[in-house]
Amino acid sequence: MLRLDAVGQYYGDHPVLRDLTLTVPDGQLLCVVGPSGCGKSTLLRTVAGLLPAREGEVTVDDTPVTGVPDRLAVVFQDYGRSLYPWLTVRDNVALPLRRQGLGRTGRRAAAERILERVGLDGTARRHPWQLSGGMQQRVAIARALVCRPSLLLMDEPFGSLDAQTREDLEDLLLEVHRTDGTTIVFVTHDIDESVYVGDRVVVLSPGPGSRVVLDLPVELPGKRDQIGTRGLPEFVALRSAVGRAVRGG
Ligand SMILES: Nc1ncnc2c1ncn2[C@@H]1O[C@H](COP(=O)(O)OP(=O)(O)OP(=O)(O)O)[C@@H](O)[C@H]1O
Repeated sequence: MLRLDAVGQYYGDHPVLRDLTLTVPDGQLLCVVGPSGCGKSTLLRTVAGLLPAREGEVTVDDTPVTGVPDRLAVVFQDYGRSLYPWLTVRDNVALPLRRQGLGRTGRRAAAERILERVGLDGTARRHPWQLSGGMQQRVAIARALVCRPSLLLMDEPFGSLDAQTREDLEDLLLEVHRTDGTTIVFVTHDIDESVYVGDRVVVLSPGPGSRVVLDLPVELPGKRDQIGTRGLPEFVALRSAVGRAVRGG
């Protein structure tokens, strides 16, 4: 379980997050939305242990976060910069396994299995720059999943992709979440996306000193699909509630 208890975060004297308390149960896919600059990325950096909480405490499974937690993976928007261009796709994906002491053959086999899972079989020997943006982001997702993280942080991961690719990757994320039960904190600007992928949506207020202004469970009937789910009256009502909260209504 991830817990933020009265977390305050600053850059110098500039307050970004104030008194932020949030509990994310195991296996939940939590979406965080809010106006630009309100501190969503700062929140993720704090959870990732990259930025120590100035006030309050962050814990993962009751252990205070004082550095990067074990079994944590992060996917950023900027896939172009997160992959190593001189490594093959397979070696990019296998990289985190080095720390686990797995031999080269084992690492490559694990990378190929996960590449197949994200729909990238046949690309193992290519280099990231030989792939489309959507495929590169799939590589970044594969690399995040290869160590079977218990906590996955995603910062606007589909923000720079075209609409069709974005929908495909949203569905891939839902499939991974359903199968692995990974706890996911997913930051997005896109209100529709937050309701489509989330089990729960949290809206942050505009800064400085953002706090949670809406905490909404997403209860939608049936298995989600891009056309049917987005047309449901329940979906439209949730989207309106999140939209109003983001706009301060
Ligand atoms: N390294 C930094 N040093 C100083 N100020 C920063 C730094 N990173 C972010 N900020 C400021 O902190 C505030 C929150 O930034 P953050 O990137 O967390 O917001 P965000 O909600 O993720 O924004 P966006 O939605 O535009 O990506 C902003 O005012 C930003 O200018």
